[in-house]
Order: sequence, then structure tokens, then C-alpha cells
Amino acid sequence: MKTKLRLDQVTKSYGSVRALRPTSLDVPEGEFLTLLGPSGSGKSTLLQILAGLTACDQGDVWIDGRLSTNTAPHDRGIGLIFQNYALFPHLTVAQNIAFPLEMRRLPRAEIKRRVARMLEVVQLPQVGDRLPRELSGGQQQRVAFARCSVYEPSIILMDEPLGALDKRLRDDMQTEIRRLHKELGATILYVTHDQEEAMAMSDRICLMNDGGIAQLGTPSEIYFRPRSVFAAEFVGHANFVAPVSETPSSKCMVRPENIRILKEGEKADTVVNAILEDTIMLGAFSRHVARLGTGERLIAVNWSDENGVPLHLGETVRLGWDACNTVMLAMEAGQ
Ligand SMILES: Nc1ncnc2c1ncn2[C@@H]1O[C@H](COP(=O)(O)OP(=O)(O)OP(=O)(O)O)[C@@H](O)[C@H]1O
Repeated sequence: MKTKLRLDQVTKSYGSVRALRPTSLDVPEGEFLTLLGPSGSGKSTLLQILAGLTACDQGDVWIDGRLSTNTAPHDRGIGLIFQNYALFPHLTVAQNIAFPLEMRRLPRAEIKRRVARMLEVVQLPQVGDRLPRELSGGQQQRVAFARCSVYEPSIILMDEPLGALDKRLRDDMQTEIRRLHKELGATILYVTHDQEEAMAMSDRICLMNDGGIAQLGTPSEIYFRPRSVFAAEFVGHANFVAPVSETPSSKCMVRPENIRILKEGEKADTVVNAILEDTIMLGAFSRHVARLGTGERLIAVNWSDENGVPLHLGETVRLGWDACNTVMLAMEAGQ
């Protein structure tokens, strides 16, 4: 697959703050890649360097196979959407969407055609004559997406675009952005610090920590095969258990859905006794917290079973998991 974007050993410091350690990244054409990581991990810096809004100290940026490190932002063929999407308040929705095309001096009829099509794509065909303040937050966000996509950039960078929206709207917009991604076929780089959002939306996740890439992989690889304690803990809940063969320099991790409360006579590769401290019925699943003799707590998430043996808080349960569901993690410095 053709590489659309490439960062080659890019670094950035702000005074004494090292925002980005030497970082290399290849993004294939048409991919939806999410930059996920805690606050200050360098996500926005990486995006700004790709957009040309921030100059890197060292390294190179390649776009479409062309060396673009010093290319001006408007010559990079990249669309940008940020959290404060700032539509022009005095222009109608249609005028807002037409703006990038007016700047590029496209013929009037062509502008009209493209604006109408974009309004269809974002499913807002009726609101072209309204002002932005007459729209809901989610609708405004869709208009921002339309304005960014109307000149058909083949790369779209989004920095926390749903950060200002409430949960319900976020969910709707996630689906919407996925649909638009498919429809437009653009390469999308999406910044979020919300791991569920990253899981739901991405072809691959670039997990960032402390100005560098901690792990790059599909949502499933990052979740089931994290390569560090940081990755294991940042995405989902990590239960740390004693490794079968004790290696002082490693930790063993099991996800909650792979720890079972064993029924009478049921077997597993590893079985431990624990006191049940809490059980929460979440509908399809139930979440159990159980305390080991060492004082450590394990979390198990199992299918709810209406006909199962009732569990009582304070009772001793047998917890079991299989070797194939454990992940050995190297300890990082300081852990
Ligand atoms: N203009 C700036 N001047 C000084 N320091 C900066 C500047 N921009 C970013 N930094 C610092 O660089 C580091 C990386 O910041 P960056 O904004 O890339 O992180 P982020 O992962 O996007 O964080 P957030 O999720 O909070 O937006 C942080 O320590 C930040 O304080």
C-alpha cells in the first residue's frame, strides 16, 4: 500500500521541554490512524508538525512521497479540524462551506455543486441558509467537517474534534466520521486521549507516551498484546498476576474478561482463591472485584448468568485463567 504520510526521525523541543523524541511513523493511504495518549505526550505536536503549523527541530516530513518538511501549510493538501472549529459566525452554512473553494477561485457553478453535495454527505441538506449559531453543536461540527472536506483533501488531521460535545453527540459523530472516512477515502489522523474513542474509530492506534511512540498497532493488538506496562494500563483494565515462571524483570497481565469465576469442578491453567468484594451487574456482563491473600485485587468481567449459582459478597471464590490469555510485559524503568 502506498505511504501517504511519513515522519522520519522528527524531534521537537520547546525550550527545555522535549515535546517529541526522535519519532518515525508511516501512514498508508486511506488509513484511519488515531494518536492516543495522556495529556502532554506529544500528540498535538506531532499533528502540528504534519500540518506545517509547527516546524520540527530535526528530521523530515514526507507527504505523498515528496519531501515536505519546509512546505507551507496551504501547499500540503491537508484539511484540518480542531476542537474549536470556529465557523465564520456572520456567514451562512453554505457560505462557510464554499469559503475554501472561493479562496481557490473555482467557478461559481462548480462551487454551488460541491457545496450541495457536501451538505448531502454530512446529512444537512436543509440548513444551507442558516447561520452557525442556529445549529446544534453536533451540526456545527458536521459543517466544520464539510468545510474541511469540500476541496477534497486526501489527508485530514483532526485534533480532539469531539472534545466539546456531550457523550451522546460524541457517539453519533464517531459513527458519522467513520462513515465520511469510508465515503471520501481520505487518510485521517485523529487525536484523542479517550481510549474507547480510539478503539471504536481506528484502523490503527499510535499510542504515545512522554514524547514518543509507545506502541503502534490495530486496536486489537494494543488491547490484547500490549508491549509495556504503560500500554496495558492505558488501554482497558490490566490485572497483574504472578508470572508462572518467576522472572523478576517481568510482569504478567490478564484482561478482566479472561479471568473466570470457576464453577464447581471447572479447571483453568492457573487457579487462585480470592474473597469476593464487589459485584456489579452491567446487563450482558457482570464485573467482579476479588481480593487475593496478598491484598491485591483482581477484576473479572464475565457474561451475566441468570441461572448461575448466586454469589455473595465476602465469600471465597476460585478465579481461573489460561496461559494463552496472559501477556508477559517487560518492566519499564521506574516500575
Ligand atoms: N507552544 C508551546 N510552548 C511550550 N511548550 C509546549 C508548547 N506546545 C506544547 N508544549 C509542551 O510539549 C509537550 C507536548 O505537548 P502536546 O500539546 O503535543 O501534548 P498532547 O499529547 O497533545 O497533550 P493534550 O492531550 O493535553 O493536548 C507538553 O509538555 C507541552 O507542555
